[in-house]
Amino acid sequence: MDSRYEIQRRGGGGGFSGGSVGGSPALTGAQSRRRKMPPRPADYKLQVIIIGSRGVGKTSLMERFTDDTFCEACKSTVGVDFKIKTVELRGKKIRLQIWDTAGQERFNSITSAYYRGAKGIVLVYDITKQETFEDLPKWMKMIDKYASEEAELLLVGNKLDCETDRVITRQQGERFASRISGMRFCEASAKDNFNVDEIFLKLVNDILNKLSLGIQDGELSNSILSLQPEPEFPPELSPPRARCC
Ligand SMILES: Nc1nc2c(ncn2[C@@H]2O[C@H](COP(=O)(O)OP(=O)(O)OP(=O)(O)O)[C@@H](O)[C@H]2O)c(=O)[nH]1
Repeated sequence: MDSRYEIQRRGGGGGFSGGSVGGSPALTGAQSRRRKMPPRPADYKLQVIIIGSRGVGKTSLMERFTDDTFCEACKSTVGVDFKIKTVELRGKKIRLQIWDTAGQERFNSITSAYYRGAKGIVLVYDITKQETFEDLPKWMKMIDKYASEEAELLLVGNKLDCETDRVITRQQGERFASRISGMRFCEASAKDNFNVDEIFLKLVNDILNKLSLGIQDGELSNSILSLQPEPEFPPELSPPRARCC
C-alpha cells in the first residue's frame, strides 16, 4: 500500500504531527475531511449576448437560466449587466458569460461594444407586443454592424405564458428567422421556465459545433479557450452596473 494513504487515514494520532510527507504537511483526520478538492477548471469559456427591445424579458431569461429566479417588476437594465453560469455539455465544462443589454436605444453606443466578443447572440421579442417584433430588423442591423460573422444567432419569442395576449404568431417568428442564414428560432417563457435552459444549451451546442469544425478527431482544442480571456470588458468601458429588482 502507498504509505501516504496509510498516514492520512491514521490522521494526527499516528506520531506524525507537524511532520511532512512528500512535501505536504501531515493533516489531522478532521483537517483532511475539511479539505476540498479544487473544482475542475472549465474546458471552454464562451460569451453570449442577449439583445432586443425594452421589456421583452432579456434580464428575466438570463436570471431564470443562471439563478432560476423570476422578477415580476424589474427595473430596466442600465447599459449592460452580466452573469456567469458553468454548464456541462458533451463531457466538457463550459463557463458561459452571459451579457444582458439594455433595450433602450440610448444605450446602443454602450451595448454595441459587447457584440464583438460574443460567440452567440440571443435576439428576443415579446409575442404580446407588435412593436418589439417590428424592431427586429433594427436589431439585425446592429448585429450586422457590430457582431462577428461567426456568431450563432437565436431568435426567441418570449412570454409564451401570455398566450391569450399573443399578437405575433409562431409562424411569423419562424418566417423571420428562416430569412436569416443560420438563425434558429424558439418561443419561451422566462416566467414559466419554459424552453429557457434549451435556449442557452442549444446555443452553446451550436457554438461548440462551429468551433470544432476542422479539428481532426472531433476533439475541441484548448487553444480555442485561450482566444477568449475572461472577464472581457471592452477596454474603454468600466465594469457593468448591476441592476436591482
Ligand atoms: N408574463 C411574462 N412576463 C415576463 C416574462 N419575461 C419577463 N417578463 C416581465 O416583463 C417585464 C420586463 O422584463 P425584463 O426582463 O426586465 O425585460 P428586459 O428585456 O430586460 O428589459 P430592459 O432591461 O428594459 O431592456 C418584467 O415585468 C418581467 O416580469 C415572461 O416570460 N412572461
